Amino acid sequence: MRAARAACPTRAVPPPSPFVSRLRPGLIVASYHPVGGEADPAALVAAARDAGCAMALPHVIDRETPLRFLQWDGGALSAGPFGLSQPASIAQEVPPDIILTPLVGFDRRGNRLGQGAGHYDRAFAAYPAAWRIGIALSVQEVEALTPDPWDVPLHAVATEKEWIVP
Ligand SMILES: Nc1nc2c(c(=O)[nH]1)N(C=O)[C@@H](CNc1ccc(C(=O)N[C@@H](CCC(=O)O)C(=O)O)cc1)CN2
Ligand SMILES: Nc1ncnc2c1ncn2[C@@H]1O[C@H](COP(=O)(O)OP(=O)(O)OP(=O)(O)O)[C@@H](O)[C@H]1O
Repeated sequence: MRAARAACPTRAVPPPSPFVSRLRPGLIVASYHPVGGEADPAALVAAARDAGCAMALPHVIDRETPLRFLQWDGGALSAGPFGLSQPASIAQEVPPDIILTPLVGFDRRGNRLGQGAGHYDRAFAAYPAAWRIGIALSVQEVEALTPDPWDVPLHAVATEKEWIVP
């Protein structure tokens, strides 16, 4: 799935109208800085900023430690583990209302295959009221993923082609 993603010439995902219509000033939207051919959420970030939302990015230390969402004003990022770029660890931790979620694979039922460290499943459990939006390239769709007991499904998936609601 990582190879299929990296081979795809498209990267940008346009902001879907159901996403834009949900944005309100002061909402906290967690995004991510794409790596390794991941779908690029930049246009959704721009829409959220235009709507007056505050942005956050994930910060990780290692596979075991839960990720934290740290405030991000759009400024420079620091090098993190796994080749990630993330806010400095001293940035303020904020509770997200919307989580734009990277993924390796997804299905139409909202199941998500991630990097295998459980960072997002643990974050979804910590913020159960947040709106969980997968950001993907259409080549990342698979017929069906078999969820594990701890897997928390996505509310929707945005790709370069469509908005998928289970
Ligand atoms: N852009 C982005 N940021 C993100 C994630 C993500 O998937 N994408 N995460 C999602 O949870 C968290 C970081 N979690 C990660 C957990 C494990 C590995 C990892 O084990 N990578 C492997 C293989 C990398 C590769 O082959 O490309 C490694 O480094 O060995 C990477 C990220 C938070 N930030
Ligand atoms: N809510 C949770 N509390 C504690 N451990 C969890 C929780 N959710 C997942 N895990 C652990 O995380 C591990 C990896 O989960 P999984 O393979 O589903 O990760 P993933 O969703 O693919 O990865 P990621 O979210 O990092 O991109 C599992 O072994 C599981 O025990």
